[in-house]
Amino acid sequence: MLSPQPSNFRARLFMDLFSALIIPPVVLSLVLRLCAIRPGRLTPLLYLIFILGWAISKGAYASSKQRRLAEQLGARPVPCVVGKWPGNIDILLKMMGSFKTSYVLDVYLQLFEEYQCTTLNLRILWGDNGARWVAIRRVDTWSRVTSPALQCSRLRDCWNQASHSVYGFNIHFLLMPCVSSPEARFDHIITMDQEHINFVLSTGFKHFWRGRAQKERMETLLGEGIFNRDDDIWKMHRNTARPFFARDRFTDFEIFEHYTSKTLSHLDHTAAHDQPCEAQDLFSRFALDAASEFLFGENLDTLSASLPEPYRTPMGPKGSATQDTWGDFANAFDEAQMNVTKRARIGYLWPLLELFGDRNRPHAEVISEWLDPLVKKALEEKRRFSANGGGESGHSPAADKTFLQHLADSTENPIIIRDQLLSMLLASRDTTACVLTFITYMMAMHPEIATKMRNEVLEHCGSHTMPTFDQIHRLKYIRAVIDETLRVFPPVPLNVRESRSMPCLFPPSDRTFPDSQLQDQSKNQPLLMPGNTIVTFLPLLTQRNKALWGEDADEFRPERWLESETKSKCNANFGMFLPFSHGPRICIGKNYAYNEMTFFLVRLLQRFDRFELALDCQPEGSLPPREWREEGRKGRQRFEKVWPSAALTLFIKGGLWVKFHKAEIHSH
Ligand code: HEM
Repeated sequence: MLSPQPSNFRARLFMDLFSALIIPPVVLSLVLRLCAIRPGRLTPLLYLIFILGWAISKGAYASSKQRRLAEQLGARPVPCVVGKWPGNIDILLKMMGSFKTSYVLDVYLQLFEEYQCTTLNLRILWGDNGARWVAIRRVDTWSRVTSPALQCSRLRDCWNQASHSVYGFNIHFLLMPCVSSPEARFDHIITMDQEHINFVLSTGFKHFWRGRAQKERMETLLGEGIFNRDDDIWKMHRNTARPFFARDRFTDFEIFEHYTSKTLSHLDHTAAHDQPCEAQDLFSRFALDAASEFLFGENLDTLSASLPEPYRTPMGPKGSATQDTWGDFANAFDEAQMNVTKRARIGYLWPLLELFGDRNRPHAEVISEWLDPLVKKALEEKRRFSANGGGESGHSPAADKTFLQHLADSTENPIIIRDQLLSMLLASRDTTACVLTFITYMMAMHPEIATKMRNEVLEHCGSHTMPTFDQIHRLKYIRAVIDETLRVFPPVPLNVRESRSMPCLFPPSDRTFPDSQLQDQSKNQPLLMPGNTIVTFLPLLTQRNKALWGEDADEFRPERWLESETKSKCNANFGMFLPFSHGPRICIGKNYAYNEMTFFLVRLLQRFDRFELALDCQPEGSLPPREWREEGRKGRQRFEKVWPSAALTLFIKGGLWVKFHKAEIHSH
């Protein structure tokens, strides 16, 4: 049984800085002494230049090593961003500035367009080569169960040899900076290339894991949950969860009906008073309450707590910030996600900003206060039942058990259970709410689409009755709207993996930029993906790529999903449409989500027929900046009325205030 590893990011940072800022001066001072040179007043300058030169030459050495390796393998290195300042610091600063004001993921798109390629190496700040040694120590326990590849690697052997304690002090700490090799974590690859994304997620799955850097960022929030683990723990979570998402569990829509009806009664109320409602917040509550009942048999009952009020409720970290205990939970959940995103943007130096405290710790504590009672109850039930001679948890037969009870049967560790609960809530709340929010936004922007959807609902399901499984599966246009929303606004717009210790080869690029300067021969070459390297992939950009989707890729056009060409293209190129990911880690909740979203839309459209954006209610600072409309701007930013933004999932900044108008219902 694993106990959670405390996030040791400060020690890792210390070693990185030690390696970058202390070793070079020590070497220089030895050289100066040996040569009996006294630079006098120039000493500080000399040391500064030496530190910089050390970093640059390590980078140059790693580059040339990579080029040689690529040549040997008949590949080419991933093209590199070339900034004006050493370590591409200017690029980092520009990106950090742009993240605040630019359209979602536009920062990356601009780089791809500038370099005319779909996979790029950012190579910022010479990487964090010291990190892996500390990280190996920290993941030592993880790796016993999580990373067979790491276990048998050269790094691991070095580690074992070096792990002897001298006078109670681990010699490893002394060795780390001296032996770290410059190629480790030197690069950061970004890609919107459908071939490369498909390789990372599916065909080359074994070469990647979620990785150390991501675990470090997410440890306090997601801990031992499925999104933060690899190999054996991940498999254990997946095997426990999978049976709950089998197709035959969704034929009965009682749970969806219960929470849909609660949600719609809020909308009835606001419609009766001609008031707008904050749809993103409401849909998050709906998704959370339904998932908590489905998975844990417990209703978190967030739909009963107070809702955001127009013009009054301030902006929270993502959407609205309501001021009650549910609000505290939602804010903690959102704040922690925003902080994880910030850490990812800053890169391996993020602990510098959190030297005196892990900013996610207080949020994790608020979240635990909500989840711990559930965990405690499940474990107590299990113990009570075993004490009565009943075997595992107190609910038989096995088919009737909730996911939480199954989890409690598989482990006694409350932290693993709590972390997995949180992962499931995150997986089900923010994604489903995101799709329903953007569909509402699109129905408001394109009333003709809403009318078409409603007509289909009335034709197949009538205007009152609860739809059956068969009926909702006949709604082709609604499905097309959902898929188009998942394409244009994927709830997971970007994602991260790390290559394991051995380098591997990306297949040739997807030819999005056929006019690039490369020789024809190079275009067909694979690309070298270095070992221990972060790769950020960007499904939102792939799914809006004109080379794959045609000139109207930025437009919201559900009809494309009714054309047979689209489906056959997607079936032939899995990488071009990946809202639920692909390969061994494909979303477990895909069917649940399609059923839930379709069910909800049917019930919504039976009662409401017009959706009107209430932009005047959007909190200050949440509307798109004026420069998005400037001449020469590309993509959707020119016509977006709200501000799509990305943390771990996509959301609308400040939420989405909408007036829902009731349809006149004629009884038949
Ligand atoms: C529209 C709704 C949804 C979308 C777009 C979506 C998307 C995704 C994506 C992209 C991943 C891969 C994440 C990664 O590998 O880093 C994922 C994984 C996962 N999703 Fe979903 N999801 C949705 C709904 C749900 C729901 C409702 C549940 C459960 C109630 C769920 C449970 C999971 C789980 C447990 C994983 C982890 C799988 C693994 O790592 O093996 N998802 N989802």
